[in-house]
Amino acid sequence: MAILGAGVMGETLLAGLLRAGWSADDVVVTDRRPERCQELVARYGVGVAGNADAVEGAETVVVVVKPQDLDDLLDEIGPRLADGVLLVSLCAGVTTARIESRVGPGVAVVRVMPNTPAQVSQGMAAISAGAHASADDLARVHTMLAATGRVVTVPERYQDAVTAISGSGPAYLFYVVESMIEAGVQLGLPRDTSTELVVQTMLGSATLLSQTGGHPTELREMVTSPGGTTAAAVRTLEQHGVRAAFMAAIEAARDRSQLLSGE
Ligand SMILES: NC(=O)C1=CN([C@@H]2O[C@H](COP(=O)(O)OP(=O)(O)OC[C@H]3O[C@@H](n4cnc5c(N)ncnc54)[C@H](OP(=O)(O)O)[C@@H]3O)[C@@H](O)[C@H]2O)C=CC1
Ligand SMILES: O=C(O)[C@@H]1CCC=N1
Repeated sequence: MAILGAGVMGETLLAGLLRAGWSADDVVVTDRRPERCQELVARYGVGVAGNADAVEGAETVVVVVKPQDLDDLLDEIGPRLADGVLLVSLCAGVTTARIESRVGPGVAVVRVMPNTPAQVSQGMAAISAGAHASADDLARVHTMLAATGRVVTVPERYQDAVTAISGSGPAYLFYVVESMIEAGVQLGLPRDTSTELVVQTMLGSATLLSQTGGHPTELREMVTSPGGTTAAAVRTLEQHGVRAAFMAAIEAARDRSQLLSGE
């Protein structure tokens, strides 16, 4: 496997594969900065190469560069991709059709939207097959991403919405965490105490949701005593339009993903 672009998400995928038992000998990574490549050699013992050499003989090529850098990369590697190669794109917004237009018809393309909790094997990835990808190709990508967390297969038309929800989603939750920590400090709590309270509350709430399968409204109602503190807080959130702000923010992310497709 060749992983082209070893930034945040490229390294996340690499580390997940190695944790899942892939051999470092079976993976080669590339990056624009040689010092970044050396960092990954030291950390994981993988091979590094230039893009052209890395795709030579690779069965699976994973592109993990910024969407704006993808066209240049495909121009470089496109002519070198042999028929039968599986090309996996983790790039937000970029459609399989756009990628297919830059590589040969014998190259199968699968689009993936991962997220950063993959760093702790708690990722959420959605995968979609391009025009020439078979069920077997999709299954290979499913297995690959399962090394980093959960995987769902979705029709490609959902990918912009997926990007806005689970791709960018960790950032919204960290934003909530930051806001709550600051509020705790504002109320006079020491910063480390506020941080511990908020992080464990986030983790506990996520675990409760996941383990009980309870509806979030029901779980929120369990916390909300009539005339109590939670009701006062939730009313204030509604008055400040927080629910509407989430809706608008997620629509903005979806729109941005559509724009990044460059089509
Ligand atoms: N971060 C996230 O949470 C998520 C990211 N993604 C997607 O993953 C992709 C990568 O994102 P992320 O890892 O955050 O970005 P990074 O900028 O951290 O990583 C991209 C890396 O690719 C390198 N690069 C750029 N062009 C080339 C090239 N031609 N050949 C080799 N390496 C190259 C960059 O080098 P340089 O630093 O010099 O630019 C950089 O190190 C994006 O398309 C993004 O949409 C998807 C889901 C979640
Ligand atoms: O912000 C971005 O564009 C990327 C895609 C999803 C998460 N990070």
